[in-house]
Amino acid sequence: MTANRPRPLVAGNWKMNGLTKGVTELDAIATGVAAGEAGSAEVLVCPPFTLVSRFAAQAAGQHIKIGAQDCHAKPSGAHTGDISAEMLKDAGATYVIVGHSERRTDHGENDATVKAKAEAALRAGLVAIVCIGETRAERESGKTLDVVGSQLAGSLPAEANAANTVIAYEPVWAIGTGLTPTAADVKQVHDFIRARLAEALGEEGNGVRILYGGSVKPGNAAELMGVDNVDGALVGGASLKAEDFLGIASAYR
Ligand SMILES: O=C[C@H](O)COP(=O)(O)O
Repeated sequence: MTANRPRPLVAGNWKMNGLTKGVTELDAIATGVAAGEAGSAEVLVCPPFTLVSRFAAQAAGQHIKIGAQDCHAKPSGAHTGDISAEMLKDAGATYVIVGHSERRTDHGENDATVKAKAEAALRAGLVAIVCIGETRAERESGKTLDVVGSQLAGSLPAEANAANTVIAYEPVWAIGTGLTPTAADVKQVHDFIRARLAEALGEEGNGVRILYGGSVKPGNAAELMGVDNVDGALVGGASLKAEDFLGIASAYR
C-alpha cells in the first residue's frame, strides 16, 4: 500500500439505467454508508440526468454524494438535448464523469472534447472524473501505457488539482465483460498514471485519486482496491444494486 493515500472514492455509474423508483435503492445505499459499511470511503452515485435533482434532494444530509455522467463544455446556449456543468451544479450534483469510453465511442468524443468538458466541470465548481483506458487491441499490441499516457495528457484539465480532479482508469475490454486485468497489470498502469500526474502537477499529483473501473464486483473489490495507487472504484453494473455496491465499498471497512 502507498503511504498517505488519498481518501478513497467508490463511485457508481448507473449509465442509462434508473427510474424514479431507484430512490429506494439510493436510500439503501445511504443507509449502508451511515452504518459504516463503506468504512473510510467517500461514496458517490451518478444516475442519469433525469434523476440527478431528485437524488440530490434525497441524499441531502446523508453521507453520500450525487454526480452526473457527462456535461457540455459550454455554460449555456443553443445546444439541444445537452446539459451544462452549471445546470448539474444547480441540480445538486458535486461530481461529473467525463470521457467515459462509451461517450468516446458512441459520441465521437476525443481528448480535446474531454478536456474541455473537464474544464467546464471545474468552472462550475464540480469535481471532474476523467476516464481513460485502452481497448483490447491496444493492450494486445503492447500499447497500453502509450494510450493511457496520451489520453491523460490530452484530457487533464489545465487547473487540475487533488481536490477538483479524479482519474478513472477503465480498460475498455473490462467494462461489462466480467474480465479484469491482473492485480499486477492494474498496479503497472496506476503507478504509471501516478508518475505522470506527479510530473504534470508536482506534489499535488500524489493526492489526485486514481480509480479503477471495469467489472468490479464484491468478490474482486478487496484485491483490486488493495493495489498500490488504486484509490477507489468506478462501478457500472454492480452499482445498480445497493447490496452489491455496498459489498464493493466494504473493501474500505
Ligand atoms: O463506469 C463504469 C464502468 O464502465 C464499469 O462498468 P462495469 O462495472 O459494468 O464493468
